[in-house]
Formats: sequence, structure tokens, C-alpha cells
Amino acid sequence: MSILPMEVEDKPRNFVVGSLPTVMYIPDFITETEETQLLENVYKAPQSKWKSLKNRRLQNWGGIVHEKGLLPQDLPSWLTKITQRISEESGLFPSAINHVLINEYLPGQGIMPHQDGPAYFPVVAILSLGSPVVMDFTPHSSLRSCSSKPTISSEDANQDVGMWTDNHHPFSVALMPRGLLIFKDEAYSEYLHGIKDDAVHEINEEVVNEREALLGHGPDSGLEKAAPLEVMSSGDVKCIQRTKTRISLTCRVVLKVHKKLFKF
Ligand SMILES: O=C(O)CCC(=O)C(=O)O
Ligand SMILES: [Fe+2]
Repeated sequence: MSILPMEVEDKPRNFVVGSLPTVMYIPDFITETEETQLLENVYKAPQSKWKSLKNRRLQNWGGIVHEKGLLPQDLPSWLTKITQRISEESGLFPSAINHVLINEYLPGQGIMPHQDGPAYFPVVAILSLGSPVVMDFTPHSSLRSCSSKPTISSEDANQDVGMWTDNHHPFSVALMPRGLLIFKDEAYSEYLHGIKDDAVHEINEEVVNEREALLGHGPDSGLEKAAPLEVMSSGDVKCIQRTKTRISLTCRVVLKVHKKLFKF
């Protein structure tokens, strides 16, 4: 039985965005001060902690993830401070978050559409710091209702909801600084997620949290406040200009944990 008070248990449901009940977005999950502290800690890590990939850099915290489980390493306290809060406030994780991947994206860098690996419990919380981006969710190609690839443009394809089975359709989420995205279950396993490697991301009608993204975000944000600095409009189209580095903390649980290895 859950020991969480009602308002905590209800919290994730209040933050559902779009038509899938398994996608939640909490704007301003942390304060600007906490964002600065987290960024300081990320950049305080030794250079050797960074792993360079073709199109971004990352830090791996919590141990090595294998298909068969986690070879664990304790998370540092500056990370557990935030992972404990995510776990408590969401009430969605089966046990303490034990793995955090920190991705760094320069303007114009992204991540290919992918599904997170089978070693993870199917709930992921992504905290964003720095420049905003748009994350795109696309149903697995197996969920296309016609097996042959369409000859119409992708724009037309996205509008044609009949293209996908069981009401699956592509959607996007604007990931603003300090916001927390949580997705799980169906959104985790039936969709791919990715970030385009463009320096400008459009906030189009597929963005399910368009309203939050276009509002000022911050402790004193309100309807009347202007859109965040990074959001520009040209004509009717609103865009995110990626001018700074983005850091994201991808927080997950690996259920199967191997015994710690001891060095003698
Ligand atoms: O940086 C992000 O927001 C997404 C990262 C991600 O999808 C992953 O690490 O699996
Ligand atoms: Fe991912």
C-alpha cells in the first residue's frame, strides 16, 4: 500500500499532456538556483567522466548497464537529492532511481529516434537544464496500419491519423529548462523518442504542451508574461532558437542489480 499522501499520489495525473495518459510534463520542477547548482556539479565532474559520441557527450552515473542488469555504483549526493524528489513526488518508480544518464547537446545536436533498453523499468524521468528543445515521439513502424511505406510527404502522413493503428500518432513535447518530462508504459514501449539535430525547433500543433512552452516559465510566471526568451515567432510559426548548451538528466531504475564488485 502506498504511504504517499493523496496530493502527492495525484500529482502525476494532473500533469498529463496530450492524449496519452502515460506522458507527463511538470514545468519548473526545480528552481533556477537548483538548475545552476546541478550544472555546476555536472561540469565539476572529471574530464574522464565524459564519453564523447558522434553527436553529443554524456556522463553515466549509477554503474554499468548490461542487458542482464546493473553493475552498480553509488550515485553522488548531488544526484540523489534530485532523484529522491523525482521518485517521491511522482510516486511512479518501483524503487529508488539507481541510474542517471547526463546528456549534453550543443545547439544543433540531437539524439536519433530510439527506444530505451530492456534493462530499464519502463518509467523514465528527464530533467532539462539550459537551452530548450522539442522531443518527438513516433509510434513504432510496426504500428503503421499499412505495411508499405507511404509516398506522401511526412507532413501529410502525420496529419493522417488513419495511418497508425489503435489511435497511435506522432506527437512532440517541448522540454523547457527546469521542466520534468515523465513517460512510461505505452509511451515508453510503443513509441520511439528523439531530438532533431537542428538549431531551430518548431513549436507546431503536434507539441502537446505548447501552452506551457509559450508561457513565461519561472517562479513568477503567469499568463500575462511574455514567452520565454528562446521562443521566437516568425509569422504564425513559433520556434525555439537553440542558442545555448542543453543538459538533460535521464533518471531510471534498473531492477536487476548485481552485487557490488570489490577491489582488493
Ligand atoms: O536528452 C534527452 O532529453 C533524451 C535522452 C534520452 O532519450 C536517453 O538518454 O535515452
Ligand atoms: Fe531515451
